[in-house]
Amino acid sequence: MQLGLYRTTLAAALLSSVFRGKMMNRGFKSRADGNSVNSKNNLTDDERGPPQLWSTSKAGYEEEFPPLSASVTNMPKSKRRTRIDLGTHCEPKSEKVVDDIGKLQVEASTSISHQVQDDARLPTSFGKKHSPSSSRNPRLRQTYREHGEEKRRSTFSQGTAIDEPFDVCISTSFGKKRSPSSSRNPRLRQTYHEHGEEKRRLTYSQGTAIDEPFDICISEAREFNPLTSSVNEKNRAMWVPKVRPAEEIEQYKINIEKTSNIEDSVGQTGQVLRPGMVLFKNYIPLSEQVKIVNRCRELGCGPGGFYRPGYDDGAKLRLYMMCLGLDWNPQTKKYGERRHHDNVCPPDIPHEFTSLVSRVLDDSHTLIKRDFKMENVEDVLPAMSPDLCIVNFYTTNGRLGLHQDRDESQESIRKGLPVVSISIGDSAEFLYGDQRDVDEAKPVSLESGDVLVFGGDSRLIFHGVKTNIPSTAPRALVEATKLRPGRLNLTFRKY
Ligand SMILES: O=C(O)CCC(=O)C(=O)O
Ligand SMILES: [Fe+2]
Repeated sequence: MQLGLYRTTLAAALLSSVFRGKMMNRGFKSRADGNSVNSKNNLTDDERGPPQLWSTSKAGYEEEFPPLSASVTNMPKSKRRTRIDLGTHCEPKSEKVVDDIGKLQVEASTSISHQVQDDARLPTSFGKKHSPSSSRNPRLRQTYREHGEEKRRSTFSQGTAIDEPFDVCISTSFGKKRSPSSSRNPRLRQTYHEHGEEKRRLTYSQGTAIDEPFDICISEAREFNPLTSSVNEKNRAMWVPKVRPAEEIEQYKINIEKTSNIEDSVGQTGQVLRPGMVLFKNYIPLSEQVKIVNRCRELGCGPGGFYRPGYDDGAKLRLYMMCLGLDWNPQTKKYGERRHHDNVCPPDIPHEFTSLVSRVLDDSHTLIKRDFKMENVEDVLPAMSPDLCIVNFYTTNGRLGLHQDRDESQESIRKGLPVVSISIGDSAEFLYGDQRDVDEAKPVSLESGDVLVFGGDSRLIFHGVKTNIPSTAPRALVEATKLRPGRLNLTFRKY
């Protein structure tokens, strides 16, 4: 009996020690996991190593991670995104636009099932504005999901449509793939936040994953210093010296001087490519290009600034985008007053941009009148006063497939109200044609300071950017602005 009791006690002690050991292992393991999650967030760019690429499910897109911009952290706090920024009201747009957009959204939400067949990328939130609370409240989100189709449900279960798609370009995990499970698992996400700054936590609480906007310029702090730079940084710095030779800059200056006689300069720099389509070479003086870059940088680093649009399946556009005036959502292809992913209103179009557009259109009319001896030039190219602008920044391997700009109002398209496109920075090979056919499309080089207008009968031409030509930005522009290697393009339109 005693022996039996002794055996039982011994067995219990043994079992308990094994069990304790297991528990300790588990405890240790969970601490180790926690550390590994947190320590990654504390790494510098160099420690993380070169940016990682990962494949996306959509062919033709490729991930690219430019360097984390130290300049963002160097920027005055007032220019950075804050909770207050995110919660601001939009200035009311003209009543008509608001009204049209409202209708558009109703249409969009009622036609969702057809649209889903057309485009498998559309999220459940297609065409609807999320109330910020519904996007933050998991219960409401689920209710929303319960009404979706299975396919859309699975899209949501990837944690994308509301929470995730845009974080990789600018977050603390910049240049590094965040484990999908950590971004989907609320607990891990919270662990991540607990180690972030207050600002980042606030940004997340808005239901987005965007920490900071993308800076199109490289700050002084990132300039090449051979004594301290890593190989990565040296590579980046090498982009800057190989830019246009000084003679070309001189040519710019000569062209600027010639602008004293508008008709002459329009004749020299402008050509009508086809009815309603006008190209002006070297139209924008270098000093004005500098101002445009600086303005875009300033706006682009603030609320509603540059971000990298993505799709629910994880694919990303090969460019950074900022909208002015109205937001355009590349996924739903709709305009709205607030950005879908963070509920922020886009900044207004600066008035100096608007006056540049009206100068371009006046000069286009002068050119058409002169070349075609016509009186009513607006029949060929209607006048337009922009209420929105899409600003794209293409890094060196950026491009844009052939497409039509047809998401503006039916009235705008029907009247052929022109798109005015301004290029700054590296040159691009631009294609245009009547069909979505790269082989049939005509190429035209768009260089820094060039302006392209397409309206009237050319309003719905197919167009796209085949390639950027690296290191072709004017040296003086790069020196004055520290513009990153790449190309800035602004397209002004009327909704
Ligand atoms: O970058 C360009 O030149 C064209 C941009 C464009 O077509 C667009 O934003 O719709
Ligand atoms: Fe376009």
